[in-house]
Amino acid sequence: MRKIIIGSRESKLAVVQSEMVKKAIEDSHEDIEVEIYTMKTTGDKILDRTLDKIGGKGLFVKELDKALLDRKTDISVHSLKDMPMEVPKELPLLAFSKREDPRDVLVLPQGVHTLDKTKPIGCSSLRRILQLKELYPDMECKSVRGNVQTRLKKLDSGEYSALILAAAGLKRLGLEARISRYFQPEEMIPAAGQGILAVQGRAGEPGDYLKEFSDLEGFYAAVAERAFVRHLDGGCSSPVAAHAVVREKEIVLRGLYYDEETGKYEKGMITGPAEEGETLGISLAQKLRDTCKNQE
Ligand SMILES: NCc1[nH]cc(CCC(=O)O)c1CC(=O)O
Repeated sequence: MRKIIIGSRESKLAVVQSEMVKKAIEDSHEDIEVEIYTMKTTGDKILDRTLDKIGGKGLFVKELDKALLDRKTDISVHSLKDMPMEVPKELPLLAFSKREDPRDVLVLPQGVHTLDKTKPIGCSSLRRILQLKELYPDMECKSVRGNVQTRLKKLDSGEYSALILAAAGLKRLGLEARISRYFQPEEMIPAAGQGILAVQGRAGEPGDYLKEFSDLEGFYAAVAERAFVRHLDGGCSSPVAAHAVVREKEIVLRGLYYDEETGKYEKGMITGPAEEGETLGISLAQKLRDTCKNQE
């Protein structure tokens, strides 16, 4: 029996996602046994500050990267949207999943059916805050950190009027019933990679056992969305958004670019062959940046 060890964050969502990968591998390979090894990351430990103040996405992957390098694990399973745009070349992304629902959603406190305008909406990412202002111009936003369960607890205790979360996480946790409004990707462009799982491994170990898990459309979308964000250097704190839809051999990529100097932002769209996601992502990034700069 060959054994593969998956490194995972220890939140319930992370474990559920790792179990999905474990199942896909074991269902397609009778001779492989998969074990999940969980750990707390710095991003999970520091909950009193917003992510952009403490160093961004990297904080969720550092400990998992170290376990891979130390050979304590063979692969790491991540939500692609939590992955930095540049991954170390010794630890490449080996596979991308089929995409779960990519939309952001509104969640109300348990038993509540209307939005209480006297309380803020819980939402920490600048990407969501910026786009929410258009949808609910008279609502305040207030930061909320912690894993999905922690955030829902804070919501239900009455601190917030609502939360904005990713549909994907709620659905994977069996909490779909808590969703009260879906935002279409055009009205709230999701984060690059939202809804896609990424499997990271060690260079030189191709992970042939991930073939059945891998999804080509997920891969095309990931490449285009991440090229857009990378080109804008949308590190962790800038509210860039990117969402690609792949149909047949075509890709439709939407993006949002925010200019930190002027506070202006621009949304746009580009279409082209699915294999050219990298080039399309870069073209859209350049176009939106030029439009923003030319308005000055
Ligand atoms: N930022 C945390 C995070 N990372 C991935 C997901 C959801 C699952 C996904 O996008 O695949 C979430 C929760 C959320 O934003 O609501």
